[in-house]
Amino acid sequence: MKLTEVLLSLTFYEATSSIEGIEVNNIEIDSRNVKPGSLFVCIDGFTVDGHDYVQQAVDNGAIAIIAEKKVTSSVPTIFVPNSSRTLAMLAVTFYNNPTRTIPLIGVTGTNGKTTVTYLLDTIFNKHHKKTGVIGTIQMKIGEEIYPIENTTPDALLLQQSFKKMLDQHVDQAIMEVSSHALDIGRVYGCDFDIAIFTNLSQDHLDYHNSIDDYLRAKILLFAQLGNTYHEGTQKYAIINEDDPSSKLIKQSTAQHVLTYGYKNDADVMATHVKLHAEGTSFLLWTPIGTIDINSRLIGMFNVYNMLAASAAAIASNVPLDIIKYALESIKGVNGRFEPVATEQPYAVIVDYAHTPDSLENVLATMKDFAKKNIYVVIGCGGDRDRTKRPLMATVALQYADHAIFTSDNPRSEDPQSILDDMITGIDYDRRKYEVIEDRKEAIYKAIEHAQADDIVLIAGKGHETYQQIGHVKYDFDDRRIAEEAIRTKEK
Ligand SMILES: CC(=O)N[C@H]1[C@@H](OP(=O)(O)OP(=O)(O)OC[C@H]2O[C@@H](n3ccc(=O)[nH]c3=O)[C@H](O)[C@@H]2O)O[C@H](CO)[C@@H](O)[C@@H]1O[C@H](C)C(=O)N[C@@H](C)C(=O)N[C@H](CCC(=O)O)C(=O)O
Ligand SMILES: Nc1ncnc2c1ncn2[C@@H]1O[C@H](COP(=O)(O)OP(=O)(O)OP(=O)(O)O)[C@@H](O)[C@H]1O
Ligand SMILES: N[C@H](CCC[C@H](N)C(=O)O)C(=O)O
Ligand SMILES: [Mg+2]
Repeated sequence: MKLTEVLLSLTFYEATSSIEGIEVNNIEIDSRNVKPGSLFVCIDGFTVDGHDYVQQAVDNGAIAIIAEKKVTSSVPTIFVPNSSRTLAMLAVTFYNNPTRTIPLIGVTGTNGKTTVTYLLDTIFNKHHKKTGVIGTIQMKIGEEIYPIENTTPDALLLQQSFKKMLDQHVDQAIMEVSSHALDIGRVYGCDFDIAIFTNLSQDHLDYHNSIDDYLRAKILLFAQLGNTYHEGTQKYAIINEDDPSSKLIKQSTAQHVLTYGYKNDADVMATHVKLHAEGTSFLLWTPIGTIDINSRLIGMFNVYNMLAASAAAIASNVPLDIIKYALESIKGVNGRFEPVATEQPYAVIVDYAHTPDSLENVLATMKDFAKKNIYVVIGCGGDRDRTKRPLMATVALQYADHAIFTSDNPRSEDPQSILDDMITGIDYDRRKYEVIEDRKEAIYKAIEHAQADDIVLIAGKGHETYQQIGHVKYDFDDRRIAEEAIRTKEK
């Protein structure tokens, strides 16, 4: 594509020399990936400044540079007010605005995003629609899996991915939208048709200045729900009526609102909820009818996830019997409330709870069904919200009979100081918890403790298959370690 065409969506920019006739083969934001014919966009990051890599980009063959700060180079430089926003617009233009064609659902909220996207994935598949899913676990197009680094990728990878979905005839795209992504502008330029809000509780206060700032970032998704529409469909904000933040979120969209809830009156509701150790049943009330659901998903929080997914499916014209069939066919979501082995006389569950609220939800659910003791293995991630650490430790001690505090992904932090943050100031009998820095040892210890009818919850890492210590990601899978520990104990 001609550079002048790539820049068409920009209202103003200033080029240092003529850009007529320049052909762009691809856009890059990492100088190390630049090839002959690349347009290099300089992003001032959290770690380094892309503007410092212009020479490397030129050496690798960049034909032009996009910058928001002064740089010098031997190829034309185009100065713009904001490189990140510009990147999103250029990527949308370069990949021919794929989300104008593919219907797109975005899911935001502190907890439940991944779960809701996979519920929707199953619902649309059962409705014979080919799906593309982007989120924490991976990117999936049809049956093809692509590993990704972020829950919501940068604007470039995102638009490339949507283009790939379009080329592979995807009927429905579904993505998690993190607060970081909204704040940085990774989803700027995405044409969402449906935006879902799950809930808001404390997380990411390392990044956002306050919970209000965190909420403001989430709100951007609903403010972004635009006025364009796919023929025959309308845009919808799907909102959890039982969450206190919903009022503000409802006020932040100009589009239709479809609410869901259990406690408060909503458009999509659950009544007659029965929670049991093997699953959940409830009556699903919707504007298109009422139907009973018997799901294998456990816990009230999953009723909310099913309501959110059902509301979005209804807004996408999926019939109620397909929704029921899909919800009832789902056995679980990778690394969420996932049982490990099953022959042993005690239960071992791996879960991705890594916020105070999600940990409380999972432990409260377990407490409802526990016949004997609950053991929990939990740590907190390094380089992440420090203020959630003592809250998570407190929740663990409130609900479990015994806690083992250990490492999650320490990243660049000292694991022992993360553990100190967790336990400093907590007011519990020292005999109720142990501190074992090594996660494998901690898992072995919890399983050693477990007797018949006990439950061991291994929380925080769910589907993750690595543990990041410093800058190195070591192979580590809670489920495999737990299996090993059970085998060692039971042989
Ligand atoms: C804090 C944050 O969001 N960081 C993201 C950011 O990295 P960064 O700002 O540190 O990038 P940087 O290393 O400073 O580089 C700046 C620029 O220079 C370029 N560069 C760099 C080196 C070089 O040699 N040449 C070069 O051109 C880089 O390509 C980049 O364009 O941009 C990267 C590329 O898009 C992201 O992968 C990275 O996410 C990191 C891995 C991360 O951990 N992010 C977390 C906080 C995050 O975003 N989490 C959310 C929510 C999670 C959830 O709750 O589900 C998510 O959506 O994942
Ligand atoms: N609706 C919910 N409300 C509260 N907790 C939930 C909810 N759904 C799931 N959880 C808990 O939160 C954990 C994470 O769920 P999930 O991965 O679906 O959330 P997420 O929003 O995608 O998280 P992340 O921010 O890491 O991407 C689950 O393992 C479960 O313990
Ligand atoms: N997407 C979340 C995941 C946290 C998972 C937990 N295992 C950790 O590493 O803190 C984050 O980056 O904050
Ligand atoms: Mg997620």
